[in-house]
Amino acid sequence: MCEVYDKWPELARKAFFQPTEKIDFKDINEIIFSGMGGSGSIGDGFSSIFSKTNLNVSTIKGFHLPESINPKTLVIPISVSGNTIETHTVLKQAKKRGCKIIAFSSGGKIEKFCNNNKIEYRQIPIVHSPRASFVSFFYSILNTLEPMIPLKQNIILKSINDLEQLSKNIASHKLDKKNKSLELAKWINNIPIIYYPNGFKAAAIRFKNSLQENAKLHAMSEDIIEMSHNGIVSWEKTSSIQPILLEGKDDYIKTKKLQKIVKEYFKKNHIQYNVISSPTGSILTKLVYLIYLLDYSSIYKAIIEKIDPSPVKSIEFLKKKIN
Ligand SMILES: O=P(O)(O)OC[C@H]1O[C@@H](O)[C@@H](O)[C@@H](O)[C@@H]1O
Repeated sequence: MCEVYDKWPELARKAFFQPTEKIDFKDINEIIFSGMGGSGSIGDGFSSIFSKTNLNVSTIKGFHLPESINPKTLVIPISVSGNTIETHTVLKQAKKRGCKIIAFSSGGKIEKFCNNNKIEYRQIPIVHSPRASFVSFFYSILNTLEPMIPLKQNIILKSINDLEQLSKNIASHKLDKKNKSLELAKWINNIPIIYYPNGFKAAAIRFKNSLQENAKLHAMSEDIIEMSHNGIVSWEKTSSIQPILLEGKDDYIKTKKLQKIVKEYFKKNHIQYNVISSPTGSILTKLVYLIYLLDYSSIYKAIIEKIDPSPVKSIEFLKKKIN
């Protein structure tokens, strides 16, 4: 799996410059992404990017579209395999309800349904597995939807350059003390809980999923602002759970204050925590930086534990039963 991750910056660049028919949907008031697991993280990432526009943007991870959808809703189903039952079901509902649609997959039932129903569709090749295909899918979708994306092209290119720079520190040919992903993987020796600020939900949930699928480890994630109203109380009891705080150098001032207080609280109560900071820059740079660093960490954690990160036998068991 490391070989694919070592190529992420290259795959991102290739996906963004791949010739594609770009699209600009007019007269829409809402965008709903639909996808599970890694494809759901793509939706979460786009939700953060679009949060700076006047569109309502959300991600559905499940079978149901909300009742409020209408022909001005743009539904974007994403499934790397193209066969995930939840995403396929949402696509069928969106068609029935007369929504605008563009779907992305490597083929499968989603491609077939779109072709049979003349629905806008783009095929993107799978790279290793749905979760390892993240960067190819993310930048291919950015490429296709570029006219609608509230980011200038130079900002998108900067995020790819930043991935290249990060790769020099965390890739698998550089397993020394400066490798931030490896150091985090070595630090994790119990169940981690990932606390995230506004905008970083995609990175936190993605890290939780990657630890679960790659390292076969229980993991949790929680919004730090919400945690300050409930989750913080659970630390009154001794626990072996390990807090990891995701932070951005330009987080909202009140969030920064809260992060500082939470860290003080942990120190006072002798709770060991870890902080992973994103660089300054666009929300795109911040998210892909964190996802790259943290995905590697989940793979290194698997390798440290002598676990093969690739197979996900339990998911296959469930899929066979539900499909
Ligand atoms: O992107 P698709 O193929 O719909 O998969 C969505 C998710 O399905 C799960 O069962 C796993 O395989 C995840 O790694 C994957 O991200």
